[in-house]
This record gives sequence, structure tokens and C-alpha cells, in this order.
Amino acid sequence: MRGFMMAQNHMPMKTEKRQGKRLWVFGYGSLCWYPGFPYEKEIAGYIKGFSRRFWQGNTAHRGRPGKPGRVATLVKEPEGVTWGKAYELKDEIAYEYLEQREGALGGYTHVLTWFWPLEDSTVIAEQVQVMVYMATPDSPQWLGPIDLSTLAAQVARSQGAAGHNAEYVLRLADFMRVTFPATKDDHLFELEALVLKELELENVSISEVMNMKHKIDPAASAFQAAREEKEKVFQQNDTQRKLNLQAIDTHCSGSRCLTL
Ligand SMILES: N[C@@H](CCC(=O)N[C@@H](CS)C(=O)NCC(=O)O)C(=O)O
Repeated sequence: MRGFMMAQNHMPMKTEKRQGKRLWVFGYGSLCWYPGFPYEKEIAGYIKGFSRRFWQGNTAHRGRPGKPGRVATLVKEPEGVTWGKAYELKDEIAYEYLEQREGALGGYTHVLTWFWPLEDSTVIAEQVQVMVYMATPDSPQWLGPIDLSTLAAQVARSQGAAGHNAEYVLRLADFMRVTFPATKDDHLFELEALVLKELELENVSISEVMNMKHKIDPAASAFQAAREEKEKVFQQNDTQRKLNLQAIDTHCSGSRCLTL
């Protein structure tokens, strides 16, 4: 069976037989909660030297031509740490799927870096080299930095073939809370709070946006039970979100929050 190997400083090369290690990909956006491709292993952990920012536009999955949504990318930050999921790709079908979803549709390019698993990982003990799909300012869909309130308003009013843009932010925030309860990500969680406020202003219910249009790929069905379990957690978080919303209302003052 053809496989992939990660040659040092080169992109994955198709090999007629598996000479080196399989290719690992690090997900930090929708790949965390919807990988959509066949993989051998998945591990929670982090990469260093990057921070997650919703600065990449998207007119396919979470936006439309002329009305882009916003999806996650990475920016280089010496002290940055980004938490997410690493996946060991099963075969070339997985790689070609990602090239289509992340490259052709997403406007992302490849970056090679190192991934560290959570301490208690039983899958791998030490760091592993990963390929990361990252958008840069020369990406045709790059939108760049903007204040979080305007970004939240854009997210709350965008949707595309994969569903509402708010779902993307809320599911990523849920993923982070469930998988890494002790970690911080001010950009993501402040954006989540503002998106929730915007949805309320637009009188859009959370269940309306959390509709997970993706069909569950056969590759993912093996994890269907886990996904259903996480879905339950997402629903539980809905209750928590409503409580957070009330909390925002009570403590919210000044320009940091949107005024009704
Ligand atoms: N490369 C990032 C972001 C990937 C991402 O969010 N890609 C978008 C834009 S092409 C996507 O596939 N979205 C599917 C969805 O929104 O459900 C990751 O590793 O997770």
C-alpha cells in the first residue's frame, strides 16, 4: 500500500512502500472537531511558536463569495502555544482530501513544525514532526487582523456550505474546554462570548447554528460513539453558554462588551 513519509524539510513524498514514518497533520481549527479523513492515530497536544487567530477568510465552508466568513489560522509568535489535535494520516486519500479541503478550498499552505503530546498521552511519548495548514497574508482569502467586536459581528452573520460561521467558533471553543480545560486562549474565548452576544442581538438561537451539516464520513464513523458523547457535552455547554451570557450581561460594562 502506498504511504507517505515526512522527509526532513521537504513536503510529504508519496512512496511506493512505507519506508519512513507516516505523515502527521496538526489541526487547530475545524480539524479538531471534524477531521473528515481516515487516520491511524489522534493525539491532543500543542505546537510552539504560533498563536491561533481568526484572520483567514472563507467563502466555501463558512462564508460565500462576496460575503466571506472567518476561520482559524496561525500567526508566528515566539512565545505562542497553540493547542489542538495531531492525526497520523492513514494513507494518500487522507492527504489528498486535506489538500482539497485546506489547500484548494481553504487557501492554506503547508508548514512543518514539532508537536508535543499531552503528558498523559499513551499514543506517543515524545514530540513528533507535523505538517500544519496555515494561511499567510498572501493567501487569496486572507482577511487579516480586525477588532474582535467587528470580527464577531462578521462571524454571526456568515454561513456557507458547511454551516453557520458561529458554529465553527462555538465548536472550537467547546473542543478546547472539553479537551484542554486548564488552557487559555483569550482570542478564541473572547470571540466566542462576543459571537454569542451577537447571536442574541440577531435573535438567532444557538441550536439553529449548531447544526453540524457534515455527514459523518465512514472514516469518522469508528469514532461515532465518541462524537456522540462529545455532542452531549456540546449540548451541556449550551446550558453553560446561556449562563455565561447572563454572566456577561451582569458584569458587562464599557466598550469591551457590545451595548444592547
Ligand atoms: N487548518 C486549520 C483550519 C482548518 C479549517 O478550519 N478549514 C476550514 C476552511 S477550508 C474547513 O475545512 N472548514 C470546514 C468547516 O468549517 O466545517 C486546522 O488545522 O484546523
